[in-house]
Amino acid sequence: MQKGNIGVTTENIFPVIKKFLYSDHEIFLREMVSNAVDATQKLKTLADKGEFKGELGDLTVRIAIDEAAGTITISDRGIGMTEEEIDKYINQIAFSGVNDFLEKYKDNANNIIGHFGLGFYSSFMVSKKVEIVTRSHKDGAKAVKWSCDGSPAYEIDDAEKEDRGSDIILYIDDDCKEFLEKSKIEELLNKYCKFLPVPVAFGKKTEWKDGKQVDTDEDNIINNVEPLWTKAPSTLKDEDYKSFYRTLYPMQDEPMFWIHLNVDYPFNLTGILYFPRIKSNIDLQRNKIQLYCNQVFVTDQVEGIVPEFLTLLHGVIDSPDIPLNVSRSYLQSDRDVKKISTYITKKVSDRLQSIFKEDRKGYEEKWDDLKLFINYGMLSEESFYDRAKDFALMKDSEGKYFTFDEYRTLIKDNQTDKDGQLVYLYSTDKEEQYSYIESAKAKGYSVMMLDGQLDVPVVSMLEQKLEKSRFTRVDSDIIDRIIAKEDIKKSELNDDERDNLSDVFRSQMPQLPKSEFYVEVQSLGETGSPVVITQNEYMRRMKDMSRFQAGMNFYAQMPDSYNLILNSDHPLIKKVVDDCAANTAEALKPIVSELKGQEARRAALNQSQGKKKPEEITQEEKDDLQNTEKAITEQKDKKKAVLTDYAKGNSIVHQLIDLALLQNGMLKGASLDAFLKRSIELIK
Ligand SMILES: Nc1ncnc2c1ncn2[C@@H]1O[C@H](COP(=O)(O)OP(=O)(O)OP(=O)(O)O)[C@@H](O)[C@H]1O
Repeated sequence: MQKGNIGVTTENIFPVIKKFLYSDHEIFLREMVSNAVDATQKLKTLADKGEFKGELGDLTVRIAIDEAAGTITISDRGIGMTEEEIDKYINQIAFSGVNDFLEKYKDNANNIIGHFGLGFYSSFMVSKKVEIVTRSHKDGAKAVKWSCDGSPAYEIDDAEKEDRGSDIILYIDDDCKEFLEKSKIEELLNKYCKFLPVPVAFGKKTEWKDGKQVDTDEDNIINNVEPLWTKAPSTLKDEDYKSFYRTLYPMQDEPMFWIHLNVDYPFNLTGILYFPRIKSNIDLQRNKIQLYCNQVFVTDQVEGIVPEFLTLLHGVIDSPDIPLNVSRSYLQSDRDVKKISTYITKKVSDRLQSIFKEDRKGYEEKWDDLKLFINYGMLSEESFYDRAKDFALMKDSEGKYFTFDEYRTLIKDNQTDKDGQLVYLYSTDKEEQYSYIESAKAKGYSVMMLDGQLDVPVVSMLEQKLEKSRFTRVDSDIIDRIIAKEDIKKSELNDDERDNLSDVFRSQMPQLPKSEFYVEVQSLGETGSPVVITQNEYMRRMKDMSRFQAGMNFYAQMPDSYNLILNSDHPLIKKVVDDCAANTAEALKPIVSELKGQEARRAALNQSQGKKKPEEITQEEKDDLQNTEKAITEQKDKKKAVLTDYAKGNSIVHQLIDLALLQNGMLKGASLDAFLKRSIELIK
């Protein structure tokens, strides 16, 4: 018997490891099983090379729980270890690894990420004692038993073992008893070992006999040794991919399409990425890609390894070349990881491009489910935008699809304004903005539908990318001003008429919560609507953007700002102007004449005082100006009162305001009720 001390300086290292890796105790099983698989693969390689001449036999790796003894045993029939090898690989190398590990992380325990390749060591996270009973595959090798109780002391002794290979026996700690439960081990095997390349058996298959569940002779193999991504794409059918997808994500809808990744230079990577239908909420889709290293599950958190937008995809990536025992911030700057990320991005865009080219119709049908993914990609990865701009689509209000170039060609001649800017008209809601879309279409313009979750930032991005182009929502102004072709005709009304008309309508606008209305008079032609509500593009967009970007809270607080545009060419508006003049002229006459007088006085005072230096102006003169101002305000208020009084009784004014509000879905509550009653009165 040999006794020794493992070359560890820290007195008792295991409690430290346990504490550090508390949350990830479960990876011990992955590490033990993959060591057993490695040992088996090594033996197969030796046999292939003719260096091992014995019978390979059954190579199944077995996992057994002995509840009474409180142990889990992982057994393999792989290469096994001689006493020297134990000394070299377990005592020296493995344990010196722990030193490095502690050295690296002693100041920064938080840096330890779950999938640090702790290897054999991780067994001590859950065990009070670990034994290795092993016999090397080499001719005449003797079986040895190594054991260690968690202090840096180990024992090594002769042992009885018929068969080659290793049994790793873990004496599970009292505070880790959960790992002695069958269901827990099943869960872990299913998570980490589902696709290991060597059969892994956990107990026997069971069957129902005489009302009881009993073991059969057949091994309960928990893994698929040849998962789909390891096979040659040419041998696979669509159904194979779909059924593999179902085994990975039993609850998900069928994927739209997939990419089989397969590279061996300059790095090794295989995998299958699936495009799920992404309907509306991108956050629900994340963390579905599983990362494997030689068929061992590592993580489903792949940020840092693939560009963020690709985390919306599903599937598996398997690469031995992704350095997993480093922190995430390191991963992002690692050159190999960057290459992998670039490769995957390129593959994804190539695939989309080829589907687009080969089956435009099918691609268009999938567009609505694909759009969020592609938009996200274009917004977050410049290199993806450069490719995606050729197969990203724009949809018009008729449901027709165009590439960016096609759409530009479509609207170029008709939708360029007098300043040479190309105006892209869009709608975010076909129903709500129906009449605005109609008036744009009446001009022969095309309106795009931008109603997706990311369309607000996409519009800003496109405005930066596309030259001399502007995006404007159809209801942001009257169409002739959105795409101004020539200077707009001035209203025929004189200043007084215009002011009075504005006052009449303004006085009757209902107070809407968080909304602000500016009243404007415009000449929109006899056939145009009498009253139109528009919403300023800039303000609306700033508010929309504030939902996506921090630091724009200021805009989020602002009220919505609308314009109420009165069409001075419309017969009904003309009627209001004439009727107002007829009914208020008498009352307004003295007020207006007084107002004009005061205004003239103010102008004169301003002029004379303007010539003097401030210190030369007397108190008397100052008071005079102030009193004049006051008188003006007074007269204006009087005038407003007369107009308001008049407007109150004018059902055309009320009806026109309400119709405009109704058109925008803003007529609600008491105002809606009043409108309905008034309408019925009018019909009577
Ligand atoms: N079941 C086994 N059969 C034969 N050799 C084993 C077995 N388990 C461990 N070993 C030997 O012990 C060594 C150390 O194992 P450990 O798991 O700590 O590191 P590793 O497998 O080399 O690397 P990793 O950190 O990726 O797990 C292995 O390289 C191997 O030589």
